[in-house]
Formats: sequence, structure tokens, C-alpha cells
Amino acid sequence: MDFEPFIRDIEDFPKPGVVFKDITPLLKDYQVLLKASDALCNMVADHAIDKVVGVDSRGFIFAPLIASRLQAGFVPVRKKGKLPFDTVSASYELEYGTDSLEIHTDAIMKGEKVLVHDDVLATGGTAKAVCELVEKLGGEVVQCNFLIHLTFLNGAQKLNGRKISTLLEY
Ligand SMILES: O=P(O)(O)OC[C@H]1O[C@H](OP(=O)(O)OP(=O)(O)O)[C@H](O)[C@@H]1O
Ligand SMILES: Nc1ncnc2[nH]cnc12
Repeated sequence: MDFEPFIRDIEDFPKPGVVFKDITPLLKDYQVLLKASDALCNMVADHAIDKVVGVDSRGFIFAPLIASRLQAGFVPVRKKGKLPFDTVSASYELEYGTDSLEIHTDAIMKGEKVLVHDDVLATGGTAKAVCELVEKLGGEVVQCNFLIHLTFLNGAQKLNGRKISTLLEY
């Protein structure tokens, strides 16, 4: 299925010069939602995944759907200060300055195979920080899985050879 007609471009959101890829048209149609979820799962069919890590906040939409289909657990990575238990953190670059992401220290066991999922790979700063968090806990990132890859922002380079799979490329 071609998912591109269900991605809406919003110019100058959230700031001037950015073309925002809005996935809500894809989400609101239940048949398309199901097919997108299937396609994201099919990209990882060869792996036995222990945990699917979803990234705050749009990564939380598909990550639990993928996890339940792969019979894996779901683990949230959240922006700083949101997780209630002990955490480890990793900082990442934003357009102006840095922020940090956190994961619970007991979320992933040493040696577990992890699929990292987010809706969009842009500059790669977010996904790189998430991979670092998983690896700090001893997990193995077997794939970074995205709905959309904005290739012109060169985010793949930041992921240092980690395997990347995406449904749509721009
Ligand atoms: O590759 P990068 O340049 O790091 O950008 C990608 C990240 O940006 C968006 O999240 P955002 O920080 O806008 O938060 P949101 O999901 O809460 O909207 C998107 O959902 C990714 O997480
Ligand atoms: N252009 C974009 N559209 C949607 N999400 C994004 N995250 C980073 N850049 C984005």
C-alpha cells in the first residue's frame, strides 16, 4: 500500500521554514492504520525482539502496536522529568541547544534484543540518544524503525551504521 497520500505537509510548523509531516490523516483511517502497523512489523519479521522502545511522544502511537504483534514488551523513552522510577539519561541536540531523554533503569535487561521505533527520523539526534540509552542498559539495538525518513537531513549518519528501516522516504 502507498502511505504517502495519508501524510500531510504543513508548511512553517512549528516554526518558519519547517515542512511538518503530519501523520494524523494516516492514523484516523482504521484500515490504513492497520496496514501501516502491519508494514512496520513486516520490516522486522526476521528478528526475535524482546523489547520495542517507543520515543516520547509520537513514537508512542505505533510502538505498542508493533510490540504486541511481535510478542515483545513496550518500553517508553520520555523527555526528562516524566518517568517516576530510577532513570538513565542521554542528551541530544535540538536546533538551539540540547535537551535530554530518559529510560527506566529496569526497562531492559543485558543482552535483550531491542527495536527502536519513532514516527520520524530527521536530524537523527533523538534516535541516536535513544540507542545510547538502550546500550547503556546493555540492550542490543537490532533495528531502528521509522514511519518517515527525511533523508535530506542526514539523520542516518548519526546512527553509526545501526540498521534503519522506514516505510516512507523524502
Ligand atoms: O531526528 P530528530 O531531528 O531528532 O527529530 C525527530 C524527532 O522529532 C519529533 O519529535 P518531537 O521532538 O517534535 O516531539 P513530539 O513527538 O513530542 O512531537 C519526532 O517525533 C522525532 O522524535
Ligand atoms: N519535518 C518534520 N515533520 C514531522 N516531525 C518532525 N520531527 C522532526 N522534523 C519533523
